[in-house]
Amino acid sequence: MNLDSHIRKADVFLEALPYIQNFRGQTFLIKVGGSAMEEQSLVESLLRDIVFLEAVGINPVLVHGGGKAINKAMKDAGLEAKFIAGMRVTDAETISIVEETLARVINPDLVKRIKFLGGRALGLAGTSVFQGKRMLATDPATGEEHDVGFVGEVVDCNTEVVELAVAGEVVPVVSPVAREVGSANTLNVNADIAACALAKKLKAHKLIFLSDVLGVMRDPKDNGTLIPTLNTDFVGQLKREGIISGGMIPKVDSALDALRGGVGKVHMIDGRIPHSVVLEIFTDKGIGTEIVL
Ligand SMILES: Nc1ncnc2c1ncn2[C@@H]1O[C@H](COP(=O)(O)OP(=O)(O)O)[C@@H](O)[C@H]1O
Ligand SMILES: CC(=O)N[C@@H](CCC(=O)OP(=O)(O)O)C(=O)O
Repeated sequence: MNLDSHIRKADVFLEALPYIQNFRGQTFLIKVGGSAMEEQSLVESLLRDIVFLEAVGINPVLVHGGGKAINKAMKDAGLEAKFIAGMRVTDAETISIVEETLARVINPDLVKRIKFLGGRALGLAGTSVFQGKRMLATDPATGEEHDVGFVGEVVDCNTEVVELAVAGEVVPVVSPVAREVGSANTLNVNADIAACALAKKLKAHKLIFLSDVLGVMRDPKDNGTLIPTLNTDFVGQLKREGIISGGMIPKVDSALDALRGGVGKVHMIDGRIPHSVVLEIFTDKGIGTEIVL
């Protein structure tokens, strides 16, 4: 046995102590995008981080996306996926594919895997948590508004079951759909918007978006320079210039909305880096892009 290497391991482990002491009892809303769920070993590393957080007394709440899996299911059904400003154009056929993919494939799979890792988890359909109303998608360059069908924004969240789960040391795993206020319709909600609404309602200490990029980039196509900190004015400028586009638009908008709504901190990190959540939470420097007001 090499005693030195064991002691080094213990040192590394104990570096987390002040963070654990600081964050115990606080809620961390983690949004995992479909683009960070492509590689199974990375999903496992993320879920292991989440089980670890729960085990040390931090309260992780997971909101998942599934855009890529929905694209595939649409393709299998002979439908073409179309997005405007990061929002899926969602007709009646599409919303049933969205619901089916989230409720039957992605959500139960995440719950099962958390349990397999020794954690406890509760899968929740967003329709039992989010109340929504229809929204239009706004083109960031022209300001033009587009009808995108059964797509909603969140007007309120029913957090009773989520809070009961958290109190019982169970990780809530929530899908991004809402019940339309005043009807029985299901609305498709961009998962960043759903995560933001829930983080605000739960007064989360931190909201973390995991995606398939290092953070917000100056030249995303080139995997160019990472922007470590981004504020409201800079977000506006980068959106107008088209540097922030597509799926990054609802992410930055939700990040700012969450901060205005009282969420303590918002970070965008790279789900392709194993254990990125633990690295972000238990190190001083953190990784990815921090959004500030
Ligand atoms: N400035 C930018 N920096 C980083 N990514 C960007 C930027 N502008 C657009 N994107 C795109 O946003 C994508 C992330 O959004 P999205 O595909 O919806 O992911 P998720 O499934 O995680 O929500 C990136 O893969 C990238 O293609
Ligand atoms: C309205 C809208 O766009 N809804 C999203 C919901 C899933 C999602 O947001 O998934 P990601 O986090 O993987 O992008 C969609 O249909 O793709």
